[in-house]
Amino acid sequence: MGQLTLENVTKSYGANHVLQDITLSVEEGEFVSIVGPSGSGKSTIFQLIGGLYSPDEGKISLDGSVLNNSRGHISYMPQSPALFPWRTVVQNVEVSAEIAGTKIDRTKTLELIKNAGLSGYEGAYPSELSGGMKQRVSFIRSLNAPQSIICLDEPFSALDEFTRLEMQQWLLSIWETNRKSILFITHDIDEALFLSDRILVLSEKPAVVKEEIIVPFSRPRSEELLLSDPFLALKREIYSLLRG
Ligand SMILES: Nc1ncnc2c1ncn2[C@@H]1O[C@H](COP(=O)(O)OP(=O)(O)OP(=O)(O)O)[C@@H](O)[C@H]1O
Repeated sequence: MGQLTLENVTKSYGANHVLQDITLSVEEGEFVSIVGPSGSGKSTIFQLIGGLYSPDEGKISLDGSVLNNSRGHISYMPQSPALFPWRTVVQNVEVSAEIAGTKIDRTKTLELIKNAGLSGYEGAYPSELSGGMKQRVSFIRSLNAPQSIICLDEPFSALDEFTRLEMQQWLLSIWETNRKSILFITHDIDEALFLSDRILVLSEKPAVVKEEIIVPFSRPRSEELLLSDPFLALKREIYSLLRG
């Protein structure tokens, strides 16, 4: 479960033509990133997948069922961690199951918290956590949600460079043991290349999928990859696609 497809999706806000004929897919357990110029409509794609708006044309499906304009089918992790300040770490991680009315599995919650390196913080409140720790809680909340696909909208952009790299490595290690499908938005080409199986490069608005890049690097991936020649060659290719 967790196969998402967009077929010929077009969207305008009034006269503002944002997306033109977007066709993409995320296969079960796959990690796909979207990169594109600022304002090209990346977040709009998430808003359509999340059912906040309806596409003007085209079809969005999850596991074969059409999603157009229907909510609650995806797990969404925003740029800021958006934790409930009055709830503890355990209570924040369990909130998505509570909202969906599915059974809460405390053993699984505690296991996720432990694997996230947050043992000892189960009863802590968000105000007692660092920025990186809050993002970990936010991500394991998404992993703990009953939905089979997670959409992440630039989740690490507010973190400093060192914490960001640490979080990317952490995200990969935890995702490799909990392989949910992921659709990830980022401005950062290094981040997209380091994390993804495939990268979709969007054009300027009205956005089309300009290129699909299959990322050939084997997993698990380590920091050294970031300075390797094949990595830098692909980075140059994506950079020139975005520039041109
Ligand atoms: N709810 C909305 N109502 C009207 N216009 C919107 C709405 N959301 C986005 N837009 C417009 O759609 C266009 C694309 O915005 P969107 O936020 O999807 O782009 P983006 O690629 O995510 O941008 P960025 O990289 O800067 O975050 C912009 O022109 C924006 O003003």
